[in-house]
Amino acid sequence: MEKKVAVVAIGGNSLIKDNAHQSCQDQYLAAKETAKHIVDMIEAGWEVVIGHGNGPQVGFILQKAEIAEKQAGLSMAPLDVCGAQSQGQIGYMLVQNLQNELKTRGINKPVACVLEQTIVDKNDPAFQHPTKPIGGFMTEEEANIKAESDGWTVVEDAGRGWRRVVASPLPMEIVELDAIKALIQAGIVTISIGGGGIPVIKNEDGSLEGVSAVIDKDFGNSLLARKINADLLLISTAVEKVAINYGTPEQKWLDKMTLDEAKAYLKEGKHFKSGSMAPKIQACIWFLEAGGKQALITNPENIGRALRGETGTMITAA
Ligand SMILES: Nc1ncnc2c1ncn2[C@@H]1O[C@H](COP(=O)(O)OP(=O)(O)O)[C@@H](O)[C@H]1O
Ligand SMILES: NC(=O)OP(=O)(O)O
Repeated sequence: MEKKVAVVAIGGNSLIKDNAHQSCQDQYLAAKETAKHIVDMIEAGWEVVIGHGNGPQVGFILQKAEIAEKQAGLSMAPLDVCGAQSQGQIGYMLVQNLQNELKTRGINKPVACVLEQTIVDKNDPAFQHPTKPIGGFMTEEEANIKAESDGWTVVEDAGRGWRRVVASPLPMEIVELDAIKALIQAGIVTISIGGGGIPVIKNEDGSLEGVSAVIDKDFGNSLLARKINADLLLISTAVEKVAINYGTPEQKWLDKMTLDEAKAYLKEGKHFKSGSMAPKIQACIWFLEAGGKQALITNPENIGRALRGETGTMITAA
């Protein structure tokens, strides 16, 4: 029997839980916890392709590079290179934890991480309007100081504090798609589309060139799920379910939504916060519109229960 393929997108904020858990050790432990839930899926018979966010991590890598340039005169790492570094660091933690967990359970399955580039349009209007939150959370006062002293663009992020924002163009093509498909075909647990992919543009002569941006990982993983005709797009984030009227007295947690309902709620604009839940719902909508059957949103610890229909929010084509 053909195995079912799931694209699992893990939130960057679920790998760095809060401002108090930013150390490598903390990130490693979060990756370890997530790896257990993914191996549960593998044990349940899923072929899994894992994508991950990098918002907090890429912001810290960029800030370190800026400080190193300012204080020690070291050469600056541009944002695409910071994105590549984040794929390496998060990919390493996921690969090793998945390998350890598979071994503990006696499952003989290889794991590989693909350094992946995603092509964006150099004329994407997003380059003029930064929207992607990166790095840690700040108070409004701290954010204003950073804006003033270091030229950061800062915004309030979904009621959770202030963050630096950078350009986030839409993903158009996955450069390493054939390699990813070959790994899935070979039954290898694959990690790719880290941080939505390293953003690159295609020049007129066909050459690729990195650009300063951070792609939305839910959009990038939705694109992969469409390209490989995945059976499931699973978005693993910090909440067990999606709510309508989120953060209001009328808040209602949803067990399921149809594609049409998801589109209607998104259009209303008041249910899903931009920069957090709204892009996840949009990513699911694009997957289902392209023929995908089901998209699931839940938190890492409830992945198993959600796949059995006991929790999470399942979005289906009809
Ligand atoms: N309608 C909603 N239902 C549930 N959570 C929502 C909703 N709108 C906004 N959120 C917030 O979105 C967060 C998930 O987005 P985010 O932290 O950006 O994700 P990621 O896991 O990709 O880093 C949730 O933890 C919650 O605080
Ligand atoms: N690149 C990206 O979307 O990262 P987060 O999920 O961490 O925001």
